[in-house]
Amino acid sequence: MAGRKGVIGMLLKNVRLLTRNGDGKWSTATSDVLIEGDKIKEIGTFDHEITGHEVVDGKGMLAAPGLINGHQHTPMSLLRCYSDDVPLMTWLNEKMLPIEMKMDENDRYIGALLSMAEMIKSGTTAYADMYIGMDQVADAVTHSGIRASLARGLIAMDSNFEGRLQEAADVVDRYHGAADGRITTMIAPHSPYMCPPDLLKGAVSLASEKGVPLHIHLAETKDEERMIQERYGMRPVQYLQENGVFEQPVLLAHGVHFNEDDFNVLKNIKGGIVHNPVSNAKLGCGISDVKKLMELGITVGLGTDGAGSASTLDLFMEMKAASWMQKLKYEDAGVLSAHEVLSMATVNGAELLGLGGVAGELKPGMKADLILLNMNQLHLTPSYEEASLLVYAASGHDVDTSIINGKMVMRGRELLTVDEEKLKFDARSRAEGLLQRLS
Ligand SMILES: CSC[C@H]1O[C@@H](n2cnc3c(O)ncnc32)[C@H](O)[C@@H]1O
Ligand SMILES: [Zn+2]
Repeated sequence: MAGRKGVIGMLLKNVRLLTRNGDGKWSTATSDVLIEGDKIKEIGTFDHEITGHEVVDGKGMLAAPGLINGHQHTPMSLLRCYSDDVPLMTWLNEKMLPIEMKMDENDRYIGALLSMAEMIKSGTTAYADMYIGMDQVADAVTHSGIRASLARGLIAMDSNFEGRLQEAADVVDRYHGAADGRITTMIAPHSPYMCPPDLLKGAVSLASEKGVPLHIHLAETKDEERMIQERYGMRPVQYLQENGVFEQPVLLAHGVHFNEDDFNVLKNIKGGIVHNPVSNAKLGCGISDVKKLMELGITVGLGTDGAGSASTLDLFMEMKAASWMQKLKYEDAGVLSAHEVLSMATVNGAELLGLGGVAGELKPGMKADLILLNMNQLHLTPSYEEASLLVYAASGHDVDTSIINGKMVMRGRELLTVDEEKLKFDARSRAEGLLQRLS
């Protein structure tokens, strides 16, 4: 990833550049892109000689904004396909939490790096994380070159959570702005059912004190609805509202089970929802009403959730699932178009990660976070509408090159920051050790 001596930037020549128009639709035109430092300096056609830049031949390549994964638990790659085909509460309480108690720092680092390598290889350039052990996750972010918003996940069913809030505050103090500004932070109470009122209130005042957003699971299952009703006599949305969560900007993961009262609250929040269709489908949670959320003007981004539930971290898969599931829900092919889904995975995700106007689109002055897709392939031929090809026909395997913060992190599908063979070896041996410790 280190810059070559005398090279001050990069010049991408003759790419098909994917840009978002004023009407929210995406279109393409052939162009050159000049990158200097961590930013896009200029976009246009440069006939004059530009010296001091590494020239990248973009012929046959589509340059798109890097995709943004709005909800992740990166160390959970180590738990990919460890438990499937069971409902969420069984999966979480009987399978994930017990094995997570056995994970050590090295497991978390390798799991996080594995997730980041997979995300970069499939076109993700920024993501939001909620987990324990953010020191190891931050190390993996620094190493891999990805952009991230990190938060210590907070779980407590008793009043013994002061130490955890302190850890969450430490993550903000230690890492906000770290890794050349690639890391930002949030405060992450896990969910209504894992957080008693005092923990939620503590998280809200910490987020307000530090000036960072909240990140929380919400309305993922009917079980959650029932539990919050039994414990507090209200719905999950009302429970968060009563404890001040919507006073802060908030990233709400899932948002599957809402009624009209919930929608009326949500349309006024700062922040929005991250839709995780593959995880929701695999865990049998239900289908979020993305169409309605968007009609209400709520920002909806896209996420994978951890590999422990979704099994794959490819946002191209999520884009397909999001669009297909809404079309099926409404029995209407016109719902959630390719253009809208692309916006969810880019500009909307950027807004929810606090990167609005900074990433998620390719414009001069914005961060140079972009991907080049090899469009010269059978399954991407012919080309009437490139936005449709990206959403309905392409996969993460079509991403050839990834540039994050102005640095090349993948070229010709080879990761430049991570030794893939060593990482696979390390991940397999960590998983074996973890299983041994569990038995
Ligand atoms: C306290 S760290 C995060 C915690 O969240 C668990 N988790 C991962 N995915 C989900 C999900 O979809 N719903 C609820 N909880 C989830 C993970 O296993 C960690 O324990
Ligand atoms: Zn999650």
